[in-house]
Amino acid sequence: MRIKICGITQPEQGKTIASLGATALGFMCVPSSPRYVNVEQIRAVVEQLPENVDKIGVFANASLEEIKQTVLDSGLTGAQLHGDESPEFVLQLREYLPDVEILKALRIRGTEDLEKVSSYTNYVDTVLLDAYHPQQLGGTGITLDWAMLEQFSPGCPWFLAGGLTPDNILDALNQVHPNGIDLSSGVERAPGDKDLDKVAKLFEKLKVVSS
Ligand SMILES: O=C(O)c1ccccc1NCC(=O)[C@H](O)[C@H](O)COP(=O)(O)O
Repeated sequence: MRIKICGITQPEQGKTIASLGATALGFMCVPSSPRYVNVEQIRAVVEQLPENVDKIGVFANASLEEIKQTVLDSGLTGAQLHGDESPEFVLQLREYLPDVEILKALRIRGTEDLEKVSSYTNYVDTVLLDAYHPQQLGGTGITLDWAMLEQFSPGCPWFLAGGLTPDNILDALNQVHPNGIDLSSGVERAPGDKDLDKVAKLFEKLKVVSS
């Protein structure tokens, strides 16, 4: 299972989290995020990471040009679209960045939002389901209704996000069967400052899943 820790801002924390077992790290390229990092800050972390760790930039309603430039200048291997990007936009981004993983995040309020997923599955590499909040795009700490996702199987790889913590991760994975998980505020001391003890606890808990 892929394990993505999002909202990395500090090179040493990124390096440690990768060494603890994260398969992907996420970088907030959304200027309004309290976890925002610019190209130089992302590059400083990326340079410390092993090649086999995915480096995902998180964007929301950014232009094709901005995403392309940020990805190429920072050494990112993936772009996560966390705004209102359409399937057509995803297709255009694919032409701009053919070798980069494209993830589409969808914020889920109820079953009607799950129906939107199928319009993206032919265009993206991965879908990410996150919680809905009226004012915040992500990093909310709100959990999804896992019961609603028990049978969810979109036809492409998918990540579960939204309010996951070391304390609830096993309950979530008992109910839901994603290809990956994504955590941010559940392993933080403050926005952008990861709590390495919580990250270590997460990987300790996950040992029972992978064994
Ligand atoms: O985390 C943010 O600050 C953020 C801001 C704007 C758009 C997306 C954002 N985060 C996206 C993520 O992938 C988070 O990891 C995801 O929302 C889960 O967050 P959390 O509920 O805190 O685990």
